[in-house]
Amino acid sequence: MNFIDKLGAAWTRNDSLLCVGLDPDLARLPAHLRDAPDGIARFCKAIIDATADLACAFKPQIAYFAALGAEQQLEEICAYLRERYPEIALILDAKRGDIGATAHQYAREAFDRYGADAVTVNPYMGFDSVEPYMQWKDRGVIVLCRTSNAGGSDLQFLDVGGQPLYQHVARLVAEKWNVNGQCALVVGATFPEELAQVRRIVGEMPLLVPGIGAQGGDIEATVRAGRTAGGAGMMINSSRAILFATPEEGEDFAAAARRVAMETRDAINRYRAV
Ligand SMILES: O=C(O)c1cc(=O)[nH]c(=O)n1[C@@H]1O[C@H](COP(=O)(O)O)[C@@H](O)[C@H]1O
Repeated sequence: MNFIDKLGAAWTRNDSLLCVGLDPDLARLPAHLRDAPDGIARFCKAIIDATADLACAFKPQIAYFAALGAEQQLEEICAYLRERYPEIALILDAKRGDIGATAHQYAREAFDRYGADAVTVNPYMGFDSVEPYMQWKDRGVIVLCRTSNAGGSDLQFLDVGGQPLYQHVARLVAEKWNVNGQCALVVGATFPEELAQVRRIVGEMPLLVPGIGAQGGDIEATVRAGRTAGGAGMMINSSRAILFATPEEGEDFAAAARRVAMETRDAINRYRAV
C-alpha cells in the first residue's frame, strides 16, 4: 500500500488526524532511561505502544538521534513501528534538500535504511533536488511550504509574481511536482489563515501540520482551516506536549502521553465535521 493510501486508511481506522512526533530530547527523558544505553529506543517504544491506536502517523525527528550518534536506536524504533504497527504511517522528519546525486543518498537513508513511508524535504533547491525521492513511488514526499516558526515569514512571505512564496510553492507542488500523486506539504498550525489558503490551492493533498501543543497553535482554527470536504486531509503533529506530558499522581510517562494524545485526538475530532 502506498503512503497516501496508508494514511487514508489510518485516518479511518483510528478515527484520528493526530501525528505523534518522536523528538526524544535526552535531557527530558525519565532518569532511569536517560542513563541507559538503549534508553531512547525504550522511551520511544513505550510512547508508541501507548499511543498507536490514537494516531494516524508517527514522526521521528532525525536530529534527536543523529546528534547523539543514536541512529541504531532510530533504526530499531522504525523496525518496531513497521513490524508492530504497519498500519500507521512512519514519517521521517529530516527536511533534506541537496543536489540530485546527494538527494538520492538521502532518499536511500530515509526509505531503505529506516524504511520510512514518507520523508520531509526542503524545496529551496528546486525540482531536481526533490525528484530523486520520487523514484520510490510508493513513498511520500512532504515538502516544506509554510513552516510553523516565526522566522518562516522571512522568505516564505516574499512576493513572487504577486503572491507570497509559500503559495507559489503550494501551486508548484500541486500542479507540477506531484507527478506520481505522492506529495504532501508542511503547513504550520500557528498560521491558520495561510493553512486555509494552502488548502484552497492544493485540493485534497495531505498536509503535515505541526505547531499545536508546545508551539501553541489553536486546534479549532487549525482543523477548520485545513480539513478537506471529507473532514480529513491532515497529519496534525504534536511532539513535546505528548512526549513530556506531566504525569498525574500515580501515572507513568507513557500513561500521561496516552492521556494527552487522547485529549488531542478528541479535540481535533470535535471540529472535523464540515
Ligand atoms: O517538518 C516538520 O515536522 C516541522 C515543520 C515546521 O514548520 N515546524 C515544526 O515544528 N516541525 C517539526 O514538528 C515538531 C514540532 O514539535 P513540538 O513543537 O514539540 O510539537 C518538531 O519535530 C519540528 O522539527
